[in-house]
Amino acid sequence: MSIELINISKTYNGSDFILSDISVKIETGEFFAIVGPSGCGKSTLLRMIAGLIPISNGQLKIDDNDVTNLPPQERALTMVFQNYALFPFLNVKDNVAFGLKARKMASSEISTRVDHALELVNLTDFSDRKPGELSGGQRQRVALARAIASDAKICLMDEPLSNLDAQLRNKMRSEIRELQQKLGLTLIYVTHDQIEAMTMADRIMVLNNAKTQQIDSASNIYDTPSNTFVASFFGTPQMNLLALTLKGNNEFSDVEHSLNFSVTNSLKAGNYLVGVRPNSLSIDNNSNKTNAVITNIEYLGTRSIVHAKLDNSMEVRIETSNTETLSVTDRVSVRLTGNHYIFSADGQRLLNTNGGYTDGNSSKKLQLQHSI
Ligand SMILES: Nc1ncnc2c1ncn2[C@@H]1O[C@H](COP(=O)(O)OP(=O)(O)OP(=O)(O)O)[C@@H](O)[C@H]1O
Repeated sequence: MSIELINISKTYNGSDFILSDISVKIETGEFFAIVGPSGCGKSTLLRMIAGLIPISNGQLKIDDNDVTNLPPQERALTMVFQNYALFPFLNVKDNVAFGLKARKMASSEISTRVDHALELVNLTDFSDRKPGELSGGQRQRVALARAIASDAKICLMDEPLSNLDAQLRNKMRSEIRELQQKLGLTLIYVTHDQIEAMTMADRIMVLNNAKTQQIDSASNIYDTPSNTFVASFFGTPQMNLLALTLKGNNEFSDVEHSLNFSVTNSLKAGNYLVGVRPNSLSIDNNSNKTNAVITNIEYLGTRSIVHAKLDNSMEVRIETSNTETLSVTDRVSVRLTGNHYIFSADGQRLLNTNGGYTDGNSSKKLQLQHSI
């Protein structure tokens, strides 16, 4: 079943919009993640889709039918909450059966569905236990089993893994993804964790400041972020954003002590933000043309994140597999070796390049000077 959000907004007092003009069509069988920082309105959006809170403006369609004003039970969807919402006094089996009993389903049908759902999440042997006798991951699976037993084709999940430790979260990520594919569910998954969204979802909606920032696949969001918010939110370690002033008539050249930037299109003189991912920079402590000093090294086993201060005072993070020969206070040469992105001063992406500037006729150079 598909879900379509058409210009949906939410306000609690009629003026301050918590969400503004959100539109997207989520296709049947799609795993769709909603991502953004705390308080950006992810849960509010999910709850409006579920019918738990009213939509202030706009329209919601499920399979092309307008459900904007329908109560939750008439929307043919199920929801898994962050706290699992299990009844502590009911055993696993009865927790899973609860919603089905409320729907006055025949007991033989309930039994078949509950057994099937518990089998799918590997909890058959735990069906007589109470939630208090289960681990966090097992409780999470009970909540999943309840969603599966309902047989709804749409499942909404609100940060379902945030109470689990890192290892279990990893495991549950792939279990949820497998189940979603096996059952052909249309799944909307709210998380503030960019890695969770990137590893699980077919498409991701990035929310910030009440607005959609980008809707795209994980790889497009990473490779072509629409603005500096998306660029900084996705990718670990974070993208370096350098405030630069472009001067001259399409002149582009190295500025002494800076990185070597080049662009493929001409840009007007003015202020820009240049984005460089830490793995697009190289670091060398054997060069006699140094331009930076190492201020900190985060050792991560097979790689290190090196923090360096360029001679123009800008600070950059560099990802390197050189984990042995570098030390804090070393003078080094930092060079651009991969893609970079050019954003307007207000953060919208203008260009991303892999080097080689041309203005169409010649290989004139653009002069970049640092604004700070
Ligand atoms: N009943 C309400 N009245 C007024 N404001 C509300 C109400 N409920 C939520 N808000 C506000 O709406 C905004 C969005 O809240 P929401 O819970 O959707 O954010 P979120 O992105 O899910 O955050 P988190 O990741 O922290 O759970 C917040 O600023 C919150 O304070």
